[in-house]
Amino acid sequence: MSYQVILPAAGQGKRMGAGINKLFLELNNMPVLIHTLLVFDEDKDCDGMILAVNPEEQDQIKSLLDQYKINKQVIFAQGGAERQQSVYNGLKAVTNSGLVLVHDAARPFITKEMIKMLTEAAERDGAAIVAVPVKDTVKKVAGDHVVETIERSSLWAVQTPQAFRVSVLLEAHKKAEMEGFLGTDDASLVERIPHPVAVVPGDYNNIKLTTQEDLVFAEAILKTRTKLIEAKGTDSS
Ligand SMILES: Nc1ccn([C@@H]2O[C@H](COP(=O)(O)OP(=O)(O)OP(=O)(O)O)[C@@H](O)[C@H]2O)c(=O)n1
Ligand SMILES: C[C@](O)(CO)[C@H](O)COP(=O)(O)O
Repeated sequence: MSYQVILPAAGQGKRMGAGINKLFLELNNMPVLIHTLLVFDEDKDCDGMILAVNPEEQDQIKSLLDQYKINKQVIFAQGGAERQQSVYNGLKAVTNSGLVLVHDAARPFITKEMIKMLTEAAERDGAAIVAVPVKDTVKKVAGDHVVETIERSSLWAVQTPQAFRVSVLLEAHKKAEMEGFLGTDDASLVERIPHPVAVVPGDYNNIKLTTQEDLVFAEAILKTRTKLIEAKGTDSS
């Protein structure tokens, strides 16, 4: 099913500590932002992208879109002080009435297969997210002592993209704004409507570039993918 995608891209990258918006950092000689946009640019179901940006970075981003020949329509929205506000500003620029995806511009390893599974679930249920089961033992800590160990079997680490019927996400953001609720993802706003949210399997490689060590993982993921593509190319069977 076709969709528009909102990409919050207006962060500061404070935890990355690179002194610039981390989306301009390069992986394999190409900015992180372009790695992410290319996946949507090449997805036939994507009707267009809405980029929430820092106004002072908009011209630099426009030049990158030209340089890397991004073909699909890109609409710019103004970034907000928090990610949630950036998404809400993007949502106000949506022109479709069907499905909208929200995807962190800082997650460059999303795949078309994952998007497909997600949009099918969102079409069916109105809201869907990708997530992976938590692998670590998780404990609640107060100060420097353990309060309790949380039962792990029902814990999932949530990623983006997240997909919603446009009307559902609009209702969720309006309610959150009215009630002063700030969540760390969009599904948490939808849960508060309340509205059910389906979960589809994500990928442990779908990392968000947050801190310096993530760049090392990112280079390794890229290398592995390149090797896999090369191996497929030389496979004569
Ligand atoms: N006010 C904000 C904050 C974040 N984002 C975007 O939301 C995504 C996830 O945010 P995060 O990883 O927290 O990015 P930063 O805010 O850049 O990082 P930090 O919190 O370390 O400053 C990123 O694509 C980021 O550009 C945004 O559009 N507007
Ligand atoms: C939306 C998100 O990607 C879910 O994991 C994440 O919450 C975004 O940013 P955060 O500031 O690192 O929580």
